[in-house]
Amino acid sequence: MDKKKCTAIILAAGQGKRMGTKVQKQFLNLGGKPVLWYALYAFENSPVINDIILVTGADLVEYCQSEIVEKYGFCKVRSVTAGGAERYHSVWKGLCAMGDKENRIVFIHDGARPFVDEAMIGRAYEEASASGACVIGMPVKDTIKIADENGYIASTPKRSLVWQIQTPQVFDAELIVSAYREVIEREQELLSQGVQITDDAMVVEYVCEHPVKLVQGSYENMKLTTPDDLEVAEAFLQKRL
Ligand SMILES: Nc1ccn([C@@H]2O[C@H](COP(=O)(O)OP(=O)(O)OP(=O)(O)O)[C@@H](O)[C@H]2O)c(=O)n1
Ligand SMILES: C[C@](O)(CO)[C@H](O)COP(=O)(O)O
Repeated sequence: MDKKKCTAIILAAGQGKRMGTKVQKQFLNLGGKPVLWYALYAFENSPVINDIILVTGADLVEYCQSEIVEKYGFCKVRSVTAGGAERYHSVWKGLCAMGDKENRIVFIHDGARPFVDEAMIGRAYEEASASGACVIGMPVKDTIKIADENGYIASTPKRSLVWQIQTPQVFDAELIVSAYREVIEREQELLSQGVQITDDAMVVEYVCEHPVKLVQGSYENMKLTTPDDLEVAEAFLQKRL
């Protein structure tokens, strides 16, 4: 069977409120390059990826075009697009910028997750080509408790079945566009039910029965979220050099 075309949507439109820095975390310096550079580099150099859509803040589109895409020569970036208020709005903007969905696979990846690598991208491609939907993640190492509303333990899930979820999250393009379209149309109803949409697999889980396979990532495939993550990322980077 012919290889499907692969588009990577790299998300860099967040405000980084939990990081609390003046410069958004995806543009902070990590080993002499912006954090965002690392994810772009991995997808640019992956043989399975055909093109990249970079989603950033409306006021940062020109900056990203000149200071990231052109400066570092990321030739696969075909569009720098303005994102939205929440992560899922930014994903939707990226999907709308993608165009032709037929025979295509979409990789959705956090620009604040620098240590994605070629092997991971390859594993996700194989799985998404076969089954249409997968997310990268790792089995948890700690015991996990589900709390009740009052802060007491309500239950303890079987640890071997609990995974921490990372990105990329990878889907057949027609499947993810139609799932996102429905969620965006039903947004007010979902919000009024208290639903928080924090990843892409959830969007598929909400609107259709399509199974989403878990594919092994790595414990180093961390997202920069709070200030202490910067030190951890520096340490991981040193290991790679
Ligand atoms: N409206 C948004 C929100 C998030 N993201 C991106 O989605 C990824 C994961 O989101 P998260 O860690 O939550 O980033 P922020 O929203 O920036 O962080 P915070 O919630 O602390 O403000 C990041 O690469 C971020 O830039 C985005 O493109 N658009
Ligand atoms: C998509 C994600 O990176 C998977 O771990 C994560 O859910 C992003 O959500 P956050 O709540 O904004 O950190």
